[in-house]
Amino acid sequence: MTLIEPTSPAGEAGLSAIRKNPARAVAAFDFDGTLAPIVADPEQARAHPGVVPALARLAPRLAAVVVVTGRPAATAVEYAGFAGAPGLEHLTVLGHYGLERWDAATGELGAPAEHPGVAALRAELPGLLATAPQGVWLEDKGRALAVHTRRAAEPDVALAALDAPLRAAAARHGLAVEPGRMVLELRPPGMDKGVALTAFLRERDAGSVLFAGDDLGDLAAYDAVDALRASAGLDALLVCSAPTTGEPPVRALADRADLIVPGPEGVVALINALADALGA
Ligand SMILES: O=P(O)(O)OC[C@H]1O[C@H](O[C@H]2O[C@H](CO)[C@@H](O)[C@H](O)[C@H]2O)[C@H](O)[C@@H](O)[C@@H]1O
Repeated sequence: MTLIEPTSPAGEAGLSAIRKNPARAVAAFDFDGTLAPIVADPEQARAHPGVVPALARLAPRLAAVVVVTGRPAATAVEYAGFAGAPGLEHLTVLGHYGLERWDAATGELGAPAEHPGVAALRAELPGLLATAPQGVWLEDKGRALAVHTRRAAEPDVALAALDAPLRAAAARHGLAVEPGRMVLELRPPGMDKGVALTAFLRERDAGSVLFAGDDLGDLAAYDAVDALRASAGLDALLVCSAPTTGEPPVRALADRADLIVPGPEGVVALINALADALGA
């Protein structure tokens, strides 16, 4: 059996609260890099095969399980195989950093109207990327546009070169820039994983939370959890899913985590260990 061993007193308190009162605990997970291994082509990303069975064991023991992702909610649902999965009848997926919401209980997808800046930028981007290095790829996510450099010969160099022009273009159209692993995403402002997770925890009257993430976009959720620890006495276990691609972990996340696990495989082991501890 895998042991769960937080490296901080706050993390130990978080784990203890989840174990003592699972009916008031929420488990929240990022998708790419946390539930799904990082791959070169975002369209080929799929959840680790152990994710659905592990979450199906854990979910019935907790107040809620939620996936908080930069992906469109429907994409995360499809790539994870969540729809209709036994045991996950009450799963929620908050997509586009919380702009979208999918509930397994109803199968419905809720989302606001598209930000007009996205359509304007969509028209402009091909020109802007015409001189970008080979391998730079535009992911059209509908409500947001993500420029990926992972498949360029020098991904970091390409990302650095694109940073200023993409930030200027985003500003022209009232969009925010979300940096991530070899990606710069241009998306509507005003929502992030911290805002989304805080609202969800309030909705479920959570007494404790486990949040697992791997990338810069997850820092907002870390910030929100830390703020709730300080202001509302929320007990929490912050987990960092460390990359298994050879890339360094996001230091700002790893330095603040109560527990670091080796990628999606480690996250699956953690979920199963928690399920074991809760008698699932
Ligand atoms: O919030 P997340 O669930 O972590 O989504 C963030 C972004 O993830 C995806 O990009 C990342 O994963 C790709 C597939 O493994 C990888 O090729 C890329 O380098 C990573 O940045 C996704 O494509 C983006 O739309 C998400 O915003």
